[in-house]
Amino acid sequence: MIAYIEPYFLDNDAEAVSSAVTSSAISTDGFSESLDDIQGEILCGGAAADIAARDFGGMNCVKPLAVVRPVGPEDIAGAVRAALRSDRLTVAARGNGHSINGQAMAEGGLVVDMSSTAENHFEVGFSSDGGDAAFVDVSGGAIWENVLKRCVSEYGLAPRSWTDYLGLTVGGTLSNAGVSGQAFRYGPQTSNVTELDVVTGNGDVVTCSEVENSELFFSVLGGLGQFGIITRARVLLQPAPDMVRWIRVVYAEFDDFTRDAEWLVSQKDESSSFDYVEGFVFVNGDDPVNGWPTVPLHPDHYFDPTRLPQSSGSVLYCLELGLHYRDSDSNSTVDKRVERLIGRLKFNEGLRFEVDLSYVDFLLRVKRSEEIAKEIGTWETPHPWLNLFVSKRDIGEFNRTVFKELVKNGVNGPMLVYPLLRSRWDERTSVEVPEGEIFYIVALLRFVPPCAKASSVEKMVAQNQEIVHWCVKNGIDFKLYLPHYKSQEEWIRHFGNRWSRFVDRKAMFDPMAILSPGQKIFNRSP
Ligand SMILES: Cc1cc2nc3c(=O)[nH]c(=O)nc-3n(C[C@H](O)[C@H](O)[C@H](O)COP(=O)(O)OP(=O)(O)OC[C@H]3O[C@@H](n4cnc5c(N)ncnc54)[C@H](O)[C@@H]3O)c2cc1C
Repeated sequence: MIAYIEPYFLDNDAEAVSSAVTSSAISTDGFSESLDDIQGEILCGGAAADIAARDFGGMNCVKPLAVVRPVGPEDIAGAVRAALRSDRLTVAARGNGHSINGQAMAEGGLVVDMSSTAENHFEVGFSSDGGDAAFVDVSGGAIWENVLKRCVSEYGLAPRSWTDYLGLTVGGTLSNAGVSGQAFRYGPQTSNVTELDVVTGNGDVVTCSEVENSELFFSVLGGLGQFGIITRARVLLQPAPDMVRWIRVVYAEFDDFTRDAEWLVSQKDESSSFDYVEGFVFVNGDDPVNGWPTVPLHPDHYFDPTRLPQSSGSVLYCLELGLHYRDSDSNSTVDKRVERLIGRLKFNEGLRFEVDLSYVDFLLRVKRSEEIAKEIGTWETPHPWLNLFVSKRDIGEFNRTVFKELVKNGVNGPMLVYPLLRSRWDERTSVEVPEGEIFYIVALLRFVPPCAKASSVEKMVAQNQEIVHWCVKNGIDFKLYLPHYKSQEEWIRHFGNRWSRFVDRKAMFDPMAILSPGQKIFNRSP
């Protein structure tokens, strides 16, 4: 054990110590003895803050008591049991810290840095029930990019459902949902796992699935880290295609855009649609960050605004599509498949862009944006992002008020909007989505220039709040995705008639409210 808990007491403020551990640390019933069992590293003070005091959102700074870098589930269970023995200590799993609002933080508590376990599992197998469904067992702390690269290069297989950006952890996205342009077909990532190993808030290490400890399995999926820490996930795989034809087409009218997008995601026969369907809103102007230049896929492409109808409004819409194919498919075969599918879409003639790239490069397409953001300094600045699910019933109203008015000048980053199918989401999980079969994900991914004043970030946060308040006031059927609320009333509204199920699950799997305090749903029981 390398548990340097003592230096913490020397170089941290006394207030944090007294609020979190004093009584338990000096008690005889075992806080320090429990930590003695931990095989991995324990970091305190500045070293702990460096790892866990901030997140991608960059708007919160919360100091933990210590960061535990576990060797495996027993260490995580040890940290949870240590917290149970104290009267105030909490435990937060930290995936890659890509939350926006401090969800993976634990003020004065223990943060479990899941990256130390990232390589603990990687095993491909096939279901034993006579089917040939392939799966991979991966660590909760594994980064999706690494899962992709190993699955494809070693087995020619790949998970079916993704996020746009792959620098996220398996446990982190499964605690939310995990959504991208494949979700209309396969559901979110939470619909594509069949078994989990979980350390519960009771300190138990439990294997769960649809048939074994099923209540825990469904609680944890989309459970915002409230019921257990995922240490292993069994993720369904499919044969990886070699290539993707990546296409963007532009619409001046929202109704045309939604009609086509909904038609594509509703096709029952896979060959009647694309393999990837997303969309975004952009500003009708030449602004390089928010406007026409954000649409072309290649430096040789030119966005010709004369192709837009006179009636075009303040914003335009882009449908983004992907078609998988094999190296062995001839160009003409791929072209024919694309033309057959695209032929019925009502986008603006002349505003179509496409490139071919390898499947892995396609899935890693956001990495280039990350590199650029790092070069210009906007990866490190705050990210006051807003993610919502909005019902099909209300998306037209949302477009008129939010896209065409409130954010008509852009958000200095992508504004995603595309449809998903509720029937691909499992109601037994803890994720909340709107009513009705079709709903839209909306993501306002705001970037802040390095020289911006703090007040401009505050304005963006205020605009997010204005949008949420407008939705509530106008009876919009919506749910926050990657939700963030400050009061329990708001959480109760978020969960609606499933709040009591969420509370019951908490009582079962984390009765002392040890886990993921940064979500601010429950208070730690003394
Ligand atoms: C650039 C970027 C792009 C993104 N793109 C998408 C996208 O396309 N689609 C999408 O769905 N989301 C997207 N997200 C959001 C992403 O899903 C969330 O940030 C998510 O929280 C995963 O990040 P993480 O692995 O760093 O988890 P963290 O932020 O570290 O943790 C998130 C929550 O999960 C808990 N947690 C972490 N690990 C575990 C675990 N092993 N077991 C149980 N609980 C755990 C934490 O305590 C916390 O409450 C994006 C985020 C960023 C920053």
